[in-house]
Amino acid sequence: MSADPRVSIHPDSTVLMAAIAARLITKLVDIQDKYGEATVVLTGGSIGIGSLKAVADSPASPAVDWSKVNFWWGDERFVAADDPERNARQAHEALLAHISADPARIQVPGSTGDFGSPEEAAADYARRLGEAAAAEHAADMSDDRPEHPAALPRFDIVLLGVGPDAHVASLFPEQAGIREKELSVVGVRNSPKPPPERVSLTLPAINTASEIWMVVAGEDKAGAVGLALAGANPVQVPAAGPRGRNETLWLIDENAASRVPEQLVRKG
Ligand SMILES: O=C1O[C@H](COP(=O)(O)O)[C@@H](O)[C@H](O)[C@H]1O
Repeated sequence: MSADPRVSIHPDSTVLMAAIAARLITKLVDIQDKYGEATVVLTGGSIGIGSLKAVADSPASPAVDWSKVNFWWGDERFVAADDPERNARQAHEALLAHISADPARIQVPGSTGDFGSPEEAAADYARRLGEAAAAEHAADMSDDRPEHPAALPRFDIVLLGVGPDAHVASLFPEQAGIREKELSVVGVRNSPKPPPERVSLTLPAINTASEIWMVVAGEDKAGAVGLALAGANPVQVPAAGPRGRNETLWLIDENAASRVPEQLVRKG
């Protein structure tokens, strides 16, 4: 099943990030109660990183067994591993440095120190995803979760920020990445937002997730959010493309919601 989007609007970005953190903690506890471990795909960007900080600051954070959470990234900037632009470095500073995560469960796309091109880093990331998928199959988790594609592990939750140009992960309007149908990971060049070289999950890979949470705040994102929720073509509006198998949830603030189609706004 591919879910129609639901929209949840919060008064401002601070409340939004606290609400995302509370929702994420609750969801991870729930998944761990059922299956022992949980897998989350992180995003960069203002709200993505701010929400991770809100998780770290939450008194409920220790309710999650962080040593049994698998972390992947929806995209990464292809720069040096210690570059402040790295999504993983920002996530580390915001959350991972403050919890007892298992380093073996933290899977970051490669950097310029490890690989000569974003394509090589993408191939390596795809290989690791494939290995994690194979290990899941071999372990025969025998739970009630639906089958997932052989090349990818189960993604319980994928978090995605949205740029003012409606990009998600590092899939930009009209570029090759958003058109990719076969690969699970692509190397990105000529990103209109610096840095120009990146590594990104593709839309087909993102859409294997059980739940996708679009996390967005700010007036500058209102046009992108409105077009995405009005059902634009993902090639022009990548944010229109993500669909979780069980849930597609837009967690946004009032500024980002000003152009959301009327029928999608729940009246209080
Ligand atoms: O470059 C990126 O930008 C987007 C959105 O970032 P924001 O600061 O405008 O919220 C982010 O989702 C993506 O992961 C990141 O690499």
